[in-house]
Amino acid sequence: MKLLAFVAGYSRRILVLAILAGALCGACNTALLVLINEALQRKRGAVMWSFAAVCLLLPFARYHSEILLTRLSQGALFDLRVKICRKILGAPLRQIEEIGPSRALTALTDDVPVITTALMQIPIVCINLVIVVGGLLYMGWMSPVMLASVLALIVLGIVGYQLPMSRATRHFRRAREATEELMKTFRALTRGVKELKLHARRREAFLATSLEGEAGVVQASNLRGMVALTAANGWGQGMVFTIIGVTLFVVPLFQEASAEASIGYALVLLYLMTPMQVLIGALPALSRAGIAVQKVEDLGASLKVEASGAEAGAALPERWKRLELAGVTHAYRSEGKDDTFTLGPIHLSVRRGELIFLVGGNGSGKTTLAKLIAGLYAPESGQIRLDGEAITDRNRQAYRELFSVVFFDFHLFESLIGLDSPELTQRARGYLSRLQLDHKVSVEGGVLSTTSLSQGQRKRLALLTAYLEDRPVYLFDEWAADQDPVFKDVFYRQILPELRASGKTILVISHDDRYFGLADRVLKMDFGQLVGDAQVTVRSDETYASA
Ligand SMILES: Nc1ncnc2c1ncn2[C@@H]1O[C@H](COP(=O)(O)OP(=O)(O)OP(=O)(O)O)[C@@H](O)[C@H]1O
Repeated sequence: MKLLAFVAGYSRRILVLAILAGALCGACNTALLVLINEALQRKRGAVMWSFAAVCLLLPFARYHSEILLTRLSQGALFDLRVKICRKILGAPLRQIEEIGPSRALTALTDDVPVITTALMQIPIVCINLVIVVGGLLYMGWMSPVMLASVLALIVLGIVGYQLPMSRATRHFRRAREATEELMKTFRALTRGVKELKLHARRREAFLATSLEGEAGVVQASNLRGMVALTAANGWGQGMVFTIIGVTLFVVPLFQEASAEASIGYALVLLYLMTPMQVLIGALPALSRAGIAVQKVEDLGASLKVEASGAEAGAALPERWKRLELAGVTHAYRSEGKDDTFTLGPIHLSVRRGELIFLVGGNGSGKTTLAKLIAGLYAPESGQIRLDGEAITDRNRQAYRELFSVVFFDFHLFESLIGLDSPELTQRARGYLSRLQLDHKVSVEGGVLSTTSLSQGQRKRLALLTAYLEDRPVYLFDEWAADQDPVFKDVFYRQILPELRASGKTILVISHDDRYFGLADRVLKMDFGQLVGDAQVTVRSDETYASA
C-alpha cells in the first residue's frame, strides 16, 4: 500500500491514464477469454472477426498501459532521488551532523534500489491484476456460485498469507535497521583501510566483530524474512491450485454444470493460473519496497526544513561595515550523556577589512564559532547582526553568500561547479599558477584535470575555489596546517595580506603562533569562551599579544 500511495502521489494524470489503459487491456483479455470459450463451443465463424479485432487491440492497450505505468514508476523514482537529496541539503547542518551520513547513505544506496526493483514490477503486477480481475468477472458472469466459492478461497488465502507475511516484514525491517549499522562499518572500512592494513590483529578484530557481526545480523534477518516469505508464497501457490481443484471437483458436486460450462470454468482457471502465480511471485519485492518507502519517508519527515531565505528583501550589502555577535551561543548535546559542550555567550565585533586570527587549544570551539559566524549554525541564543540588521531565517542564506570558507574537512568538487563568470577558466589558470599548481592541474571548460593530489595540494585547490568565489569574507580553518614551510610562508606573508589589501575580511583559524603577529587582531578561545581579543599594533613575528 505504501508503494502504491508513493507511486500514485507522483502524477494523478498519468495514474488515471494508466488505469484507463489498464482497464482496456483487462477488458481485451476478458473478451479474448470469452471469445476463445465461444470458439471452443463451436461458434468459430461468429467470433472469428471479433477475435481478430481484440487481438489487434490487446497489444495496443497493453503497450500503452505498460508504458504509462513505467513512466509513472520511473518518474516517481526520479522524484524520490531528487527529493531526498534536496531534503538533506535543505536541512539544518547540525541536524545532518546528528543524523550522520550512514542513514542518508542507506536511504540512497539501499532503499532506492529496493524501491527501483519493485517499481520495475509494477507494470507486470498491474497488467496481471487486471487479467485476474477480468477473468474472475467473466467467471462470475458464467456462474455466481463459482465466483463466490473462488472469492471465499481467495479471502482464506489472503488471511493465511498474512501470518508468515507479517513475520517476514518484521525480519526485513530488522535487516534494514542493521543495514544502517553495516553502512557505518563500510565507511570505517574505506576510511580506515590504511590503519587496518597496518595492523593484522585490528583488521581481524574489525572483520570478525564489526563487519561479520553487522553483516551477520543483516544476513540472518534477511534469511528469516525470506524463509517466512517463501512459506507465504508456498501457501499462495497452494491456494491457486486449491482454487482450481475446488472449482473443478468440489463445486460441481453442489451445482450441476453442463459439459460446455465445465470447459469454460477450466479454461478461465487455466488462463488465470499464470497471472495469479506472477502476482504471488512479485509480493516479496513489493513487501520489501514498502519497508524501504517507509524508511525513506521517515528520513524525510525527520529532517527539518531550513527557511530558504530567498524572499525579496533578504539581500545584504556587500560593502557592510560591521559584523557583530551579540551573546551568541551553541551547544552540542549527546542524548543520554553528560558531556554537553557549550560555546558562548560570545560577544564580538568585526570591522570590514580586518585580518583576524582565531586561536586556542584543540576542542576550544574555534570551528564551532566559525560555523556560527558563517551562518551554518543558527545561534541558540543571542544574535548575529550585519550593520545592525539581525540575521534570521529570512536572510540567513543571503548572509552565507558573503563567505568563502575552506574548512579543515573541506570537500573538493571535480569541477568549478556553480561558478560561471565568462573569464572563469582564465582566472582559474592564473590562480593555479599563483598557487604553484599549474604543473599538476589544468582547467578546461570549468573542469579540473585532476583532484588526485597530496593533501596540501588539494587544500590549495580548495583555496582556488575560494579565490574564484570572490566573496567579501574569507574563512580559513587551519588551512596552512598541511602546507610545506615555504608555501606556509607564502600564505601568511603574501596571500593573506593581498586579500586584505583587496578589501576582504579574513578570519584565519590557526595554530601557527609564529605568524600571529601578522594579524590585525588575535581572538583566543578556551573551553567555548572567547578569553582574549588582542589588537596587534606592530606586525612582526615577535609581537603576538597573548590574551
Ligand atoms: N559534530 C559535533 N558533534 C558533537 N560535538 C562536537 C561536534 N563538533 C565539535 N564538538 C564538540 O565541540 C568541541 C569544540 O569543537 P571544535 O571543533 O569547535 O574545536 P576546535 O577549537 O576547532 O578544535 P581543533 O583545534 O581540534 O580543530 C569539541 O570539544 C567537541 O566536544
